[in-house]
Amino acid sequence: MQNLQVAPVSRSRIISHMPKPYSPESCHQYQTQFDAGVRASCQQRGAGAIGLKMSKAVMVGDLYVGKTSLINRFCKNVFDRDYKATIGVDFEIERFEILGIPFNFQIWDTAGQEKFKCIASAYYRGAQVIITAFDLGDINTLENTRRWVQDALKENEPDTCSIFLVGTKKDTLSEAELERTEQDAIRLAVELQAEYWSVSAKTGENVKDFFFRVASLAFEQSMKKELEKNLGSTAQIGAGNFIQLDGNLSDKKENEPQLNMNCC
Ligand SMILES: Nc1nc2c(ncn2[C@@H]2O[C@H](COP(=O)(O)OP(=O)(O)OP(=O)(O)O)[C@@H](O)[C@H]2O)c(=O)[nH]1
Ligand SMILES: [Mg+2]
Repeated sequence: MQNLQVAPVSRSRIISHMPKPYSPESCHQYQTQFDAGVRASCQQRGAGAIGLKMSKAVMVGDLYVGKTSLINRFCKNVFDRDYKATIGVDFEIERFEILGIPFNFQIWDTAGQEKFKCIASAYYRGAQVIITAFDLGDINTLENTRRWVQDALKENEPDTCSIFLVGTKKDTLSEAELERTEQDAIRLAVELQAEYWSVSAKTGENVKDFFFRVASLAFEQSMKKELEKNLGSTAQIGAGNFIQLDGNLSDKKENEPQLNMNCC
């Protein structure tokens, strides 16, 4: 019988402490530690866990704001100056180990162009995280994040999604410009109950910190849900949104809706 082995998680994707938010004012819930119940549950399971958890994030926002560039900087450590519009959707899976538990984080990249919206919106469903991006140098794109968030929320059950508002292309602004825009962005983040970050895919500034924070909060959220389900006892390995380790990652699109290029 074939013995399928899963490669260990890269050392650069191991998280043992809750990453800090961008700033205390910029986050919906200020927390600098993992929930005590979650920590205890992870410790009990230890390295002998036979399953791994996963969560889904969708990245939305106007065309050209830099969604794909941000994902590519984090997942592949590359930056492309040339614009190649995303057609419909694309996605990456990042493998983390958080508090000793394997965690697969799906990051779905969607097209900002209006003509692809109906393709992309089919993939909003089942997201635990909505990341809405805007260009720090283009205030209209900040205004539009409201609508992007509403559209993504519509496809999900109430109170099941964490929201992140991320300003991109930080390298293109002076300190003074950044400060002005961030005041508006933080105001909107409070309104949307979102956590705010500003990043640069070009220089890489804050990119890793941002995704580590997003993945950690998503992991914590899904562990808490699991614990609530199993009230009074520890979370059950193999239940809920765990997936089996012997699955093949190349089958990753199997359960997602298929692209329909004729729908627009
Ligand atoms: N200076 C600078 N340029 C950036 C940055 N991020 C993205 N860009 C540029 O902005 C343009 C658009 O980036 P994309 O990542 O393709 O934008 P997108 O939001 O994915 O666009 P759609 O797929 O059409 O929705 C590209 O030319 C990038 O090189 C950044 O941090 N700094
Ligand atoms: Mg794109």
